[in-house]
Amino acid sequence: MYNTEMSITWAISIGLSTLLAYFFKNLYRQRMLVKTLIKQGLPVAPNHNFLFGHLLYLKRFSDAMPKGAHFQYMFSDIYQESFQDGGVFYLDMWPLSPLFLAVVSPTTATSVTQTNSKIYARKPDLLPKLFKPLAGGPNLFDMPEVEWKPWRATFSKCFSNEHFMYLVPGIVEQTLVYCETLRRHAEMGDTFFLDTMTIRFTMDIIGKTILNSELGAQRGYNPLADCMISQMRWQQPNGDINPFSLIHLPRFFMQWLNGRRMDSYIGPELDKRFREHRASPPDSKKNKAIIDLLLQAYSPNSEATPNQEETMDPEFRLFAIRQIRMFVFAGHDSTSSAITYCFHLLSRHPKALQRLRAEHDETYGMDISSVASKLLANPALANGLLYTTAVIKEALRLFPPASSSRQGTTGVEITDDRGMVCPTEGAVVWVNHQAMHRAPKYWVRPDDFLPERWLVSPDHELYPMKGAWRPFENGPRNCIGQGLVMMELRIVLSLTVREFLFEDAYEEFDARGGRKGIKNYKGERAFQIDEGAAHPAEYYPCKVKLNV
Ligand code: HEM
Repeated sequence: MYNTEMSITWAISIGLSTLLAYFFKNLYRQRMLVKTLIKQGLPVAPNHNFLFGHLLYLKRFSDAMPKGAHFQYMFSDIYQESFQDGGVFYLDMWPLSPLFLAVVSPTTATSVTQTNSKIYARKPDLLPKLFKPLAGGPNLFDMPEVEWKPWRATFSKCFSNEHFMYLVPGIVEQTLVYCETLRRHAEMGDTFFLDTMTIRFTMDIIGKTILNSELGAQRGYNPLADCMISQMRWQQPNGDINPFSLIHLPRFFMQWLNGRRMDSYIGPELDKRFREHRASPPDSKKNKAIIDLLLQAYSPNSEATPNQEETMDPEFRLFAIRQIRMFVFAGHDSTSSAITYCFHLLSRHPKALQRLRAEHDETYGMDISSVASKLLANPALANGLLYTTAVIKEALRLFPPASSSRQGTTGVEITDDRGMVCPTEGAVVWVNHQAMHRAPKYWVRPDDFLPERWLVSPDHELYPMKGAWRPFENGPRNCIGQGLVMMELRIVLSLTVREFLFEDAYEEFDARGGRKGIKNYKGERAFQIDEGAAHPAEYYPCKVKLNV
């Protein structure tokens, strides 16, 4: 008995010592790497500490921010405080995350995502872990370059301008449901969470685009929509810089359960469509929903006769489910945030709202109830809305819902605005859209909402600098859905801004015990939080009135 206890104690001691030795070896290696970068005079964030890296330094920034604010703001503040000249800097948060190499300079960002072929398609090694709960496994967003390329080409067919015209009726139909709900809120005069409501709306739109089916998320429960929404709520906020998300049992369980439920929804839908495709191949011109493209790619030259029983290869079936889950996530999440911020900014800028409405009066006529039928008759009508497009671009500049990152590697170096050459090996190279879009070095009046900057001629001081606006990122791995987003937003604004007036209800929310402590980031109460995409804090409590 005594001997057994001794053996267990020894085994635990040896195990712990090995773990500690492993930890300290990696700590030493990581910190020495950063020390070398400092010695070479490279742009490393100040106050680096051998034990804590930059974690103590970061605390100063995070303490000055509202709880839960998106971690991109910390990087933005560090940039503003110390790195405006070069626009690139290293930050060491090990063991919370790998070394970060933050890029704020548009010129450097262009080299990372557009011109350097050794890195432009190389997603970070940590990305699959972050995406696993959402997609269930490897997907277009996080795939290595070789597998990604042919699939990108396949899925691009869903995102051609020609195909968008087939999507317009579905978008209009769902926007009318969204308007009905807004009207009900206007009648009741209640406070509701606009972002939460908008998430269900964009979920319905993406259901059409991806599955070519009605999810009905705006009207009630849908297993796919609700499990995906729950999955995002269960995501560890700021997970990119926090590995402890894995050590949270309820989260682990809920994400596993949601994943199973989503798979159980998509799987049978896929099987049904597969049988339909086998029985009579659909018109490939019109049927370009992601699910159809997957099935067309699966057996384009199959010799099976139409009525022959055939089942899908289980491996391909799983692959297809993962792609669909990823598209459902990527296709609704950022878009809902963009819509909410458009309404937020317009509520704060009555002159811009007035000009927007005037453009819609001119394009659609004064009868607002006829907009839907006009769009259905001529789906391209919204494309001519120049000021509307400028409003959307400006909202995406001020509140970019996403950002972009690549895996640094041996032999790949990037150059900052001062000409400093920075090695990327072992680092996550992170193009921080939020910091770039608000940088005084690249934008005139960066914090002001000025849609007109998108309409002025190149000699005007407001004319945007080339490459400094990248909410969808640029380069071969840019956002595949950006054309759809712009069209969706133009249609949504066309059907709403002349009928409704939004007003945020943060004051009421806070008075009822909502948020304690620091409430604003740089004076903005609707600051961004990390929840999948960057969403407005507390999901934007607001009231809506009819514009009578
Ligand atoms: C306002 C809305 C949106 C924003 C701001 C946004 C932004 C982004 C960004 C920044 C990336 C990363 C690009 C890179 O790393 O180079 C991305 C990738 C991606 N987005 Fe979007 N996105 C939006 C909406 C959509 C929609 C509606 C869809 C699909 C229907 C979509 C599908 C994707 C996919 C599949 C990728 C990965 C592309 C690849 O690696 O080839 N996104 N998006």
